[in-house]
Amino acid sequence: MAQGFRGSIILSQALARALRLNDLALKAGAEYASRYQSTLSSTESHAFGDSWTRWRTAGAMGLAAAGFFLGASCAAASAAATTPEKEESGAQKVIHQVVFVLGGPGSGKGTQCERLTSEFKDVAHFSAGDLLREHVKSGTPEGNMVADMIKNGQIVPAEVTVGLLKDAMESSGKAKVLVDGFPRNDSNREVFQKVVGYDCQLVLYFDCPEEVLEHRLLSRNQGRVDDNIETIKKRFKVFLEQSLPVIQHYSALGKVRKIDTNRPVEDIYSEVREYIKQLPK
Ligand SMILES: Nc1ncnc2c1ncn2[C@@H]1O[C@H](COP(=O)(O)OP(=O)(O)O)[C@@H](O)[C@H]1O
Ligand SMILES: O=c1ccn([C@@H]2O[C@H](COP(=O)(O)OP(=O)(O)O)[C@@H](O)[C@H]2O)c(=O)[nH]1
Repeated sequence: MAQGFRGSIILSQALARALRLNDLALKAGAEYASRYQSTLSSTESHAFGDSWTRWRTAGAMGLAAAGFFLGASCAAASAAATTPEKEESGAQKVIHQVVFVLGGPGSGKGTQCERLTSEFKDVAHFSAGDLLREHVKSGTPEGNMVADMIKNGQIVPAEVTVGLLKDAMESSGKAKVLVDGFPRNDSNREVFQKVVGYDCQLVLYFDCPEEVLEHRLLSRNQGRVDDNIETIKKRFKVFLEQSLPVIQHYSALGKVRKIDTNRPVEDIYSEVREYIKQLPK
């Protein structure tokens, strides 16, 4: 279903391009015919006899030219379905296949994404949380605001996170991108779509009971300022109130694959990798 949706976007883009180019091709053909006709009229065209013959010949030449341009435009359109597009500004606009990896804190998003990137070389992994923690190191007022929000388990304004994700995706050089821990609310989702210009292809939803998550977070041992019981409770609340609606939104679009992550890492991975394998090449 998700593939069908993305496939239809790519096809419609290719079709639009083909129609634009076909229009050009037909115009080129007509122009060629008219030019050929005037050339024939303006020279002594003994070889072509009367004006009807001239028009027929010019028409045939015009059709041949249109056919040539049409063929070229179809080839260009099919290439457009698989290669980056040039933006009006001349910059390359690369359309990634984006997979949002969502689930409660500690559900195993980072663990599974790391495994995926070591197996699939055309897949990049960006953790929104990691990008934000890196941003904190900038020491800027915005970085300090992000630090406070993470400490309190709050969701950072979408514009900040989307800016970081967009830069990371554009410099990744990979066709497929796992976006881990984002979008966390409806605003995140809407701003991503607006700024990046397209939506995700698929959502992997890692489902795990709260008591299991709590235990994992308290023994994560990565020195994170938010892995303490007080902030963990706030993060659970934010997840239920703000992040679950995002999953419901994509579920209604048929894009969600729900995975039970209260299992050994290997068992989860064997399921998760199948979804990534199924993404179009
Ligand atoms: N299936 C699993 N079973 C037990 N522990 C796990 C499992 N997956 C991840 N963990 C551990 O739980 C903690 C949280 O996992 P992590 O991948 O960081 O979650 P998230 O990125 O969703 O917050 C880590 O210490 C990780 O090693
Ligand atoms: O898109 C995002 C991702 C993360 N965060 C913040 O970063 C924290 C840690 O998120 P991460 O995904 O790293 O960890 P998780 O909560 O899944 O363990 C969150 O509680 C938020 O405060 C955010 O605001 N927006």
